[in-house]
Amino acid sequence: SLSYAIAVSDNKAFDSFCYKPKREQRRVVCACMAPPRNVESDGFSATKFNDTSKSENLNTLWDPEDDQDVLIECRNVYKSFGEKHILRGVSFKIRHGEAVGIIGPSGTGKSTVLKIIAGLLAPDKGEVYIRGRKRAGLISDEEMSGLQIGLVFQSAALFDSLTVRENVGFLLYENSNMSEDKISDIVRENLAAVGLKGVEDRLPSELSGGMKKRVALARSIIFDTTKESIDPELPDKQVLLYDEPTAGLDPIASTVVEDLIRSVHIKGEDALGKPGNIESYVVVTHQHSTIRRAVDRLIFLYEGKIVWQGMTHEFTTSTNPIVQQMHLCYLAFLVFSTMEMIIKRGRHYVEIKASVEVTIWYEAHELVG
Ligand SMILES: Nc1ncnc2c1ncn2[C@@H]1O[C@H](COP(=O)(O)OP(=O)(O)OP(=O)(O)O)[C@@H](O)[C@H]1O
Repeated sequence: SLSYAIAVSDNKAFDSFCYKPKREQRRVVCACMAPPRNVESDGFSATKFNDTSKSENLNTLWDPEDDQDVLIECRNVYKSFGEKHILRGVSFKIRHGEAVGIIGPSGTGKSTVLKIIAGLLAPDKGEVYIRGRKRAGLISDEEMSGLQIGLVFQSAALFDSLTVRENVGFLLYENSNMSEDKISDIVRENLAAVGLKGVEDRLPSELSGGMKKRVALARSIIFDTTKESIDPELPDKQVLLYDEPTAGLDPIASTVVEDLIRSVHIKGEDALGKPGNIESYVVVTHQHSTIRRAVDRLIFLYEGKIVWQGMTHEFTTSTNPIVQQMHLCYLAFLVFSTMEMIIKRGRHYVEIKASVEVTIWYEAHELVG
């Protein structure tokens, strides 16, 4: 059987996924076979920026022999666009249950990594393994099962002419044999899971920016329960990739989305109190709050290479100069955006943000001495 995942695209790539009637449309499929049990591994080969990053290399954090729980692996991936060499040997693994952030300066290839993982772009060199099986070509070339990969891009990328119900249930309306009533029920449940009620008949233009992001999230966690896994012992798993999910939101709306990302994870609990279905997720972000709230482990991309990776709390204490610089930038950005909000919203906002700011200033002080 097949597993399908809608890759919800950003505006740049949106045209290629424009809604077309069923059958005419090119299906975006993420489908991967259950893996062989004994996947060969070369361990975690993070590119070291300099000697100081050695102690922070994840080689020390887990046993490279134990790869049973690896869902996605990029091995020595290269990608260029014309003369621009964007990714230059990127290797990492995403394991069962992980919440991983990819950070780094603009244009360093973070979104490109997500698109390669999702199978929307093929690497020029290097391999992508999905549950231990090497992916050949793009997502739509494969007809296998095992992992649903959903992609939630920066803009919510909802279909403007479709209602919230049609947007959220899109995958099921197009690809499943479920009745309309059943799909409606699932849509209502998924919207409730992200804290939205009674918006099914609205058009995207009738929603706020934060609500649109929630609808996009509800769409990405929809699951076709009528499809069976090829291997009952290895049931299909869901991984979500978020590209800047909090971009454009104010700090409070960002917090809501960050908590939702956590809540649909298997370690979380959704708005209905049920554990989420998302096995692991990867978040590309520029926002410090998203790093702090929604991510456990960080991968730092710089000039097309991984220069540092470690647990989120280690980010603040890293001795790697590039990481320190980046950390300071995040803090400065946060302080300025907070000041901007204070000016816009007045004293009430100051009270809400006071404790957050104290932490920021404390961290900045620690960092620069
Ligand atoms: N399809 C494409 N064709 C040509 N160039 C591309 C394409 N996709 C990305 N690029 C270029 O590759 C570089 C990396 O893009 P990418 O979006 O991956 O960076 P990023 O790290 O996510 O940046 P940001 O943080 O600003 O979103 C950019 O210079 C971008 O212009």
